[in-house]
Amino acid sequence: MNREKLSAEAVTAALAELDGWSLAPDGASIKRSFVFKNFSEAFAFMTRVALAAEKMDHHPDWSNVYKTVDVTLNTHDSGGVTALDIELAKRMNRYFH
Ligand SMILES: C[C@H](O)[C@H](O)[C@H]1CNC2=NC(N)=NC(=O)C2=N1
Repeated sequence: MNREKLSAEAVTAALAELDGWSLAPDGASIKRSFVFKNFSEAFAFMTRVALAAEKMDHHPDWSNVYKTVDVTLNTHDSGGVTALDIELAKRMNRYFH
């Protein structure tokens, strides 16, 4: 998948289609908090995402406290948001219920 940095306009357009995601304060990543019923659900989500991320060779920056998973996505190599980040964000939204 294309690792070229998306324009600010392209990121804004993609975000409009991505429930819960917004531009991070650094302007070079997107972020979302996922809140689950309990730790077990949060960790199951992280496990699913981890397997998808390995397949994509694209990995989230994230943290987990109890039932909350905070995620920041960017493409380190490109110094910004790329199609890979948008794709991973879409998958995370699909796995979140
Ligand atoms: C060698 C390997 O393809 C790279 O290091 C990958 C791994 N996972 C990655 N994940 C993210 N989020 N950004 C990257 O630039 C990146 N690069």
